[in-house]
Amino acid sequence: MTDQTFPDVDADLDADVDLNPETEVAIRQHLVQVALGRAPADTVLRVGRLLDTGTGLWRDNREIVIAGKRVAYTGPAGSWPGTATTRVDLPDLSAVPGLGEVHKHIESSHLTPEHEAALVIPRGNTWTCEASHEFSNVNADRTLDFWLEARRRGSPLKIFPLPGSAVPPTAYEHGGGWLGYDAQRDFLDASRMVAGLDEVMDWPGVSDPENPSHTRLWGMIRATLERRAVVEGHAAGLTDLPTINAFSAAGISSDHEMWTAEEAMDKLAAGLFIELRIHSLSEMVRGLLDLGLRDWSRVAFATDDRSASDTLKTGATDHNVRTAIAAGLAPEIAVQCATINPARHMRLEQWVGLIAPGRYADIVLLDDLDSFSIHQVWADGRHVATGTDYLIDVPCIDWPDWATKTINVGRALVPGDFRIAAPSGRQTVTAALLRPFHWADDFLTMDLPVQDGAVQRDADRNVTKFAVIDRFSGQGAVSKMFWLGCGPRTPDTAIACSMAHDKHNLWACGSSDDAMALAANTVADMDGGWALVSGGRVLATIRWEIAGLMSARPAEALDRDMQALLTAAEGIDWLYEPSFNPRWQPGFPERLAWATLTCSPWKWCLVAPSDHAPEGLVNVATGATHPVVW
Ligand code: HPA
Ligand SMILES: [Mn+2]
Repeated sequence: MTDQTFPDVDADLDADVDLNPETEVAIRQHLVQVALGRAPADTVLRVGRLLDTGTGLWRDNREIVIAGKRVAYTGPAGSWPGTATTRVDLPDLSAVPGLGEVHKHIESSHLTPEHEAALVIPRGNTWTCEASHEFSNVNADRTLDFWLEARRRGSPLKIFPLPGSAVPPTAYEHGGGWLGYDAQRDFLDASRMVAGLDEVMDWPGVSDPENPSHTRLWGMIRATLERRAVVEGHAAGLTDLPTINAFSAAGISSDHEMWTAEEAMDKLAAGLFIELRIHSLSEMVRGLLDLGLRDWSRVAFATDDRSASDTLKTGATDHNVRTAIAAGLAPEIAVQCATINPARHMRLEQWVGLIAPGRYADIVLLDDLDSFSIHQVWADGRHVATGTDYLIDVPCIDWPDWATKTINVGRALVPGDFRIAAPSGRQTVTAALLRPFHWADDFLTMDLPVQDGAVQRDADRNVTKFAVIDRFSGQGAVSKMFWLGCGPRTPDTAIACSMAHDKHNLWACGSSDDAMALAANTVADMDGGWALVSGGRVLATIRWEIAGLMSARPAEALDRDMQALLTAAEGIDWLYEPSFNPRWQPGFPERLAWATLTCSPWKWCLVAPSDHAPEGLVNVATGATHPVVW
């Protein structure tokens, strides 16, 4: 071989965190020389077999040649003509690509990105499309700074941010982030890690030109389509064919909210990419198989939301794959649904989704396929996990105030903030009531007693009080009303939390105004999280100091606090009534943090006070408002 000089590779091959063109070209020029055997590789990894996700076929006795963080070559063992620093032989293991999340809110792990990596990479998840409306609703301007920082410090989890379309979730929610055309254009131009636009959920806003969110939403869609990026969707309750077709015609490319296989088939036929979530995954897989789905390339699995505690218990993306295999999906197809299918959909297949040249050397090594048992994981070309042990250091990030000081109630709350006054001279009033996941066109009503001019709860009829506290403006505004079937029956007890999907104000629910004030103040004083109080005492807290949604600590430490809260909650008598959502269960109302959603198919909601809705009760589909008592 002649002594040739190679094209200058003058970029820092490790500076690929933004996939910027200079670095990307330099990396690929280098990979060309390695693949041809003209430049040395770092590692040659030999495996018993490798799943080619492009064909769905296993290739026996393969070698994977790694240079830097990328794959330079794959082929039969011994076929690469070059030399390498290190050789690793794993003849008993099966290699599949690093698993990807097409739609996940990492915020719902309640871990910051560097600790999320330590939790999910050992479970096979090496890349994640981050659906960022949660963090963006708290601090929109810092969306990319937050999601890319850990990678910039060497974390091997590739996070592809999708800034939130639901920022704000509806035109009737204020404070915190606000995103429109300019912001989305700037995000997409700032980093090639930005894959598109997070789930478009406000269908009334998209489809009704009179809706106050119409211009903002179409501005974000336009900025995304102009740059050939991906518009993700959320089409809960949109099941009739005209609406499904209109949803797809809008350029919204996916849905993860299907409830039946028939609905999924209709949405596939309308050109939507379908993303199956764990709580219905088994039935959906069986249903789609029964309906004869032959091409699964437009199907992926979406975690959407999974707490660190649940991930420690059941698994991460590997749990999704395992569940699909157990439901009868061929293991190879199940792996494709968590690798190349989402990668293609998100236009990322040049970097992830398959073990092939140019892509990141993210490799999951299985010791058993049917149970999807992971022996070890490689990411960015390094062996980073064995079993569930994460082998590399977690970057220590000293998150600045823009991430840690996001609870701005502006004052200490007092019991009077939660008092609901009756019109003068009344012994009873009619009250509007909601209950968790109340998707009906009308709110409920009930006559409630008045005492000392204040409308009273009625535990005997499962009626408690629920409040949303503005945590962004510093005005300390509080909206409150009566809810049915949730919260503590135990006297003088309350629960409060700074995760209130999707606007993430502060919510509190309790059997006394004193307890609600104590719980809400406790959450505000610790920069966010959960507080359970009773009899004037704080029984348990979980601190989420980052955006009031996450914590910068290991999953195991966070889980210990979660278990302590659940244990304390066992000592409380909780109200319960079945709701519109089959996932609403008796006991500690953890899912109350989801009951403040305002996306489709919600109608009447309680939001923080605004000029439009001073008491906070608003129909987010029509903009109608109503007093909470009359
Ligand atoms: N996850 C997170 N945010 C959401 C969801 C969800 O499932 N639905 C509406 N907003
Ligand atoms: Mn979602």
